Order: sequence, then C-alpha cells, then structure tokens
Amino acid sequence: MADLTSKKCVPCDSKDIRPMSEQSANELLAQVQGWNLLSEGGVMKLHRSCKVKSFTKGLEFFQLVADVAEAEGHHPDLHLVGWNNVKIDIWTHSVGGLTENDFILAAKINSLHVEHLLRRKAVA
Ligand SMILES: C[C@H](O)[C@H](O)[C@H]1CNC2=NC(N)=NC(=O)C2=N1
Repeated sequence: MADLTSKKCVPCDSKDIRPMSEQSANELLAQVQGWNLLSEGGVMKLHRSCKVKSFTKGLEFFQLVADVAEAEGHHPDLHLVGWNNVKIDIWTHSVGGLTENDFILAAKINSLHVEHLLRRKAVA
C-alpha cells in the first residue's frame, strides 16, 4: 500500500468521488498516527488536537498547515482556542464525509517539522 504522503489529493468536485465507509476509514486510520475519527452531525471527520507553545506559535503552525492545504487543494478546519489548544478537523465537504484526500492531508500534516512549535506531552 503506497505511503499516503507520496500521494496527491484529487479535485473534490470530480463526479466519481464518494464518501468512504466507516470500516475503510478505520483501516486508513492506522496510517495517520495521532488522528481519530469523529462523527459530527452525521458527518465522519478526522480529528486531531495538540497544544502549542504560545498563541503566535499556534499561528505559525497554522501557516505551515495552510501551505500544505493550498498545495493539495484540500483544506482542514483549524481552531486555536484557549490561546494554546489546537484542534484540526478534516473531511471532504463536497461529499459530506471522508475520502482518501482527507487521509493524504492528515499524513502530510503529520510529516511537517513542527516540534519547535508544539508543547511536548507531559510524560505520565
Ligand atoms: C474545487 C474543489 O473541490 C474545492 O475548491 C475544494 C477546496 N478544498 C476542499 N477542502 C475540503 N476539505 N473539502 C472540499 O470539498 C474541498 N473542495
């Protein structure tokens, strides 16, 4: 199975794009560490949350994510709440569900070098 980061998102308005099943989404989830499936208003989405070191580092993180999204022509919902809590939701709006595009985008976000922007998780 080809690595998701080596793939390219396809235009979301192509006529043969369909939302995938929950089973397919769960299978692909293994390739996007740190992301979870979320169902909101009947729409299945990919969700990830993390803490950033500061409000401005959160905006820097968003800019790096935005660069990937623009390159892919596929976009996440970005939330920066309580000054340092980042939440990212990804789904394919044109079909109201998940497609491979969403997993490609999540995998490419995971491959960003952003350790300098993120707060390390406290070791239990
Ligand atoms: C033409 C193309 O379908 C639209 O411009 C893109 C833009 N980015 C997008 N991003 C996401 N997440 N879903 C979409 O349906 C979508 N559509």
